[in-house]
Amino acid sequence: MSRLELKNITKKFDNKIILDNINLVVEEGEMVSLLGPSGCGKTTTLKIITGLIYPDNGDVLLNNKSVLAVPVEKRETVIVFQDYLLFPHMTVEENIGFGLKMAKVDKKVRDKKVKEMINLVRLNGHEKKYPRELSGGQKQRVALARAIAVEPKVLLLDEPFSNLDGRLRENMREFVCELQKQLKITTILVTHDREEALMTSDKVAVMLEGKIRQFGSPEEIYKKPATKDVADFFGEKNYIKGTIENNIFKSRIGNFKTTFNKFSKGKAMIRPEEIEIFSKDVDTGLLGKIKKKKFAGDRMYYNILINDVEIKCITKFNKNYNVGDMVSVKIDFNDAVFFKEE
Ligand SMILES: Nc1ncnc2c1ncn2[C@@H]1O[C@H](COP(=O)(O)OP(=O)(O)OP(=O)(O)O)[C@@H](O)[C@H]1O
Repeated sequence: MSRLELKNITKKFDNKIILDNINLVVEEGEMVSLLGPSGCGKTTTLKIITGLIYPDNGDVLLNNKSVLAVPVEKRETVIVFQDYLLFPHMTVEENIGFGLKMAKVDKKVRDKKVKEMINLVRLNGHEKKYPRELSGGQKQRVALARAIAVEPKVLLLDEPFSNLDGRLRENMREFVCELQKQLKITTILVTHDREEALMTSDKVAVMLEGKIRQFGSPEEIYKKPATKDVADFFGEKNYIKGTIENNIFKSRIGNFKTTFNKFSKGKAMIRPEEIEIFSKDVDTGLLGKIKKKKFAGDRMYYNILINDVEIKCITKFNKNYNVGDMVSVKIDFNDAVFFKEE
């Protein structure tokens, strides 16, 4: 177990800044997601942590000590890549024991550890199989077992679920989370999947264009995005233009009370699931007309016009209104995030 810290990490490739002053702390036993779109620098960050790439500036600290001078094989940080990189000519148990063999661990100790790992990742009965005889989920468990077998201080998972589909993806996600909590291993999970980051992690670092734009709990990141970029990255939202004076948000859809009073002009961001709709005889003080509706199984998506302003709203499937219906709308601006006009 270990505390990992990245301090002012900068990296350029071909004179282009890829990582721009990255600061990040992963406390002992924590699971942190590094979340961002393709090409924002996530894998490069992991490679710098393990020593596969050297940063141009900054430092990597393990338990408050710089490890930049420690070579890859001695750094005690391991990456599990998305394509698993198993050795095709080795069996499951040989793959899992590979790191221990390289570290010249005694055969008896090694065999015991491999057995322990096979049990841990539930691969009993598959010990003598070759990677080509395994399913995607099984291959991933071999890769995970191989990484954990060497008892690394830090586990780095690079898009570990991206090659898996649907149910298997969810099962593996849950499995990895439970394993991480059981072993209390300091872990960074790289992903571009927002829901995955929110569901699996103690904290989420949102990375955009080589910078960490926000670092916080999943709830903070989702509900209180620090910048518009972060808010935009997290899917559906409404921006409502307006001004704030004496804790009143004034907009084209009406005036609302808010605890916020820090800007005069800007936009309020409200998530569609935070907007409630009722039949028009319920008095919320705000009426709207259903412009569009989409059925999505367990949810309904509505676009509602309030004084010509289009508002997106997500409700439970049983709130069934028709296009053209007038509905009462409830928006709590105390839940809103306000962004100043740039
Ligand atoms: N060795 C390299 N030489 C030159 N450019 C590189 C090198 N490695 C990465 N890059 C560039 O750095 C940028 C960040 O790459 P990186 O692999 O870290 O992104 P990522 O966020 O992990 O993306 P993805 O989710 O697609 O894997 C990309 O524009 C990539 O082309």
